[in-house]
Amino acid sequence: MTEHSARPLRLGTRASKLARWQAEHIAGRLRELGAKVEIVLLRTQGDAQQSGPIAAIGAQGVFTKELQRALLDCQIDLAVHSMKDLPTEKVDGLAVAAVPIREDHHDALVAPAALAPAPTTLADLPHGAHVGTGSARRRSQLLAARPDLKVSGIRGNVDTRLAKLDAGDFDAILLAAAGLRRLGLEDRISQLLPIEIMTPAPAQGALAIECRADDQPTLAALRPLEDAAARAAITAERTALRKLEGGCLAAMGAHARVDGEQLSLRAIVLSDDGSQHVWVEDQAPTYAAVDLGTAVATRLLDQGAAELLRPR
Ligand SMILES: NCc1[nH]cc(CCC(=O)O)c1CC(=O)O
Repeated sequence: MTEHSARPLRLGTRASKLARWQAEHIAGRLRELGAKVEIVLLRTQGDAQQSGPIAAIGAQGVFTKELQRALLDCQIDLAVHSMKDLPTEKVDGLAVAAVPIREDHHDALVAPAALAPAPTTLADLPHGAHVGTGSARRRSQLLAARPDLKVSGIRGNVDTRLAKLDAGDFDAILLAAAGLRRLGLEDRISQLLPIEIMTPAPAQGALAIECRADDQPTLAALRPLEDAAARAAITAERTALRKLEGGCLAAMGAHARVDGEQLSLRAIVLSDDGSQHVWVEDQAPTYAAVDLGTAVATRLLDQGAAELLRPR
């Protein structure tokens, strides 16, 4: 671990608070292992364009593309992504060198601060309550559980969304528990939604540490951060996503639970309004994560998932 003493590893990150927390977290772990790390702030298209629904920006990978370009241009040596924002399409010349231990995978129901500390659950929300989320996956599953709810879009980083909630724009919003925990905002979680009601996005709560595929010193420095269980789970989830070709904007959820050497994958695809859905759950050994993801996606397609995925 001392080969890097001459030159620090340049770790690229977006400027959002969550991205910077994630970058500092990984930099800290690498420094504990003896590496020198320098943080490089980069601006991405997803950050620059904070108004309008994210679907309107169009392309996948709005949060990750610029960091990948900086890697390929050798401006930085590694990038830390929220893996759920990383398109499943492989990028030539780059590798996900490490998948660290995963944070909480749940989606969280968040109520306005004025209502704290009384915890609000999905079942507690009054008839016709107004819930904010920009995600088709969250919207469809919310409506499947509570067709009476009024669901509308919300954008911006975690702080911006919480401010809109607290200003009275919504009765509740949904956020990834992982982001709230990382930002020290876990006291804002009113309810962790069970995965049977709200199956998370593929790889939610997981980080991807990416570097150039031929950069041996950086690959070696990142190796100790790898968590085999997290890698197996996200591999199964992302294989299913890729096979469904739903992309990050589809009403699709997937979650793999790791139990020793055993992997259990649950995946769901819903219609836009939540009135129709198909779901599948299956098991396999952790070494067969790719096969499990493929098998689950195939069964979803056999049950009509393709007709539910919105063409884009
Ligand atoms: N696309 C936004 C995004 N990307 C990653 C996270 C949270 C952290 C994670 O899921 O790993 C969030 C915010 C959210 O969904 O609430």
